[in-house]
Amino acid sequence: MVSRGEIIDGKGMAAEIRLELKEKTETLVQQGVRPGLAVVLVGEDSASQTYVRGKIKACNEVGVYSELIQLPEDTSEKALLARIDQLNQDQSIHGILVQLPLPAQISPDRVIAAIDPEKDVDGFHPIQAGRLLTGLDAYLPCTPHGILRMLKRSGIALEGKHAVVVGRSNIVGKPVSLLLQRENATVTMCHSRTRELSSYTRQADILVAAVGRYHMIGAEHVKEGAVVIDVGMNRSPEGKLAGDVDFEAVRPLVSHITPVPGGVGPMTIAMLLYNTVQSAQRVASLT
Ligand SMILES: Nc1nc(=O)c2c([nH]1)NC[C@@H]1CN(c3ccc(C(=O)N[C@@H](CCC(=O)O)C(=O)O)cc3)C=[N+]21
Repeated sequence: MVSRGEIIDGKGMAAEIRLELKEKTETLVQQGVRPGLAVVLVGEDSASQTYVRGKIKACNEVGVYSELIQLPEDTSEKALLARIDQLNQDQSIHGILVQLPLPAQISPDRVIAAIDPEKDVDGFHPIQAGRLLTGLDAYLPCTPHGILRMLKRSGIALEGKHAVVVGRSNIVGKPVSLLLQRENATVTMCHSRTRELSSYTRQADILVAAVGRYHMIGAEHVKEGAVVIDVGMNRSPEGKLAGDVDFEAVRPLVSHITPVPGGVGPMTIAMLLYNTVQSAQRVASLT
């Protein structure tokens, strides 16, 4: 394979997907169902506020109804669970997203479990995670789903390839490894306690970095001609948004690489809308 450092344009692909979803949404509206997403934000975290704004903006663009529910930092778990129950009952809402992380007095596990699994457009509920694990139809977690879409749209074949995933979170590492296996890749999982990390990552045809540490992956971690997917959302010492991969050092060695910003992030939001439209489609087909 020729190494050419091609940048995978997540931002552009996400815009294309939003256009497709806009058409689907218009059809659903004609059938009497406007897809609706509730985004719940507890507290004042400034990064969370930025991400949530991006989600609402994308809803507006696609024609999806959105409701932003902002609750104070000192909201009790009980109050949040009661609000989720209202949203579970609300016919105008097809997707519920509770922005993570939550303040310390609230258990994210209990909150996720309280969301109606049919409205869990994040794909975080144990029912959805179990469906994915066992190969049933499920809402796919947005970041892993976005990664698979980017690989497909870039024409990257996965069958028989060695994919190495660095990071084992429920949100990214674990589900992306399942999706890659489903596409017949051979998957190796690495994490913070892995010894000799580069001895694994250097074997990767597809390297997924989902650690959350600035410049964790450098030139010494990649094989020539590899495909590198950067899931990191960190701040550089200069305060700029940056991934887990040292982009400038790695790009010349690899065949494809995703940038931060403009890579995985916009695709995550596009897949959130995709799941919300799917949820509305399910409701429309029942009526
Ligand atoms: N329940 C829940 N679901 C989530 O999906 C979820 C969450 N909680 N908590 C936080 C993380 C983070 N996340 C991002 C999504 C898009 C961008 C994104 O679009 N980033 C732009 C840049 C945005 C900027 O300029 O700051 C980019 O990469 O180009 C970033 C981060 C979703 N998350």
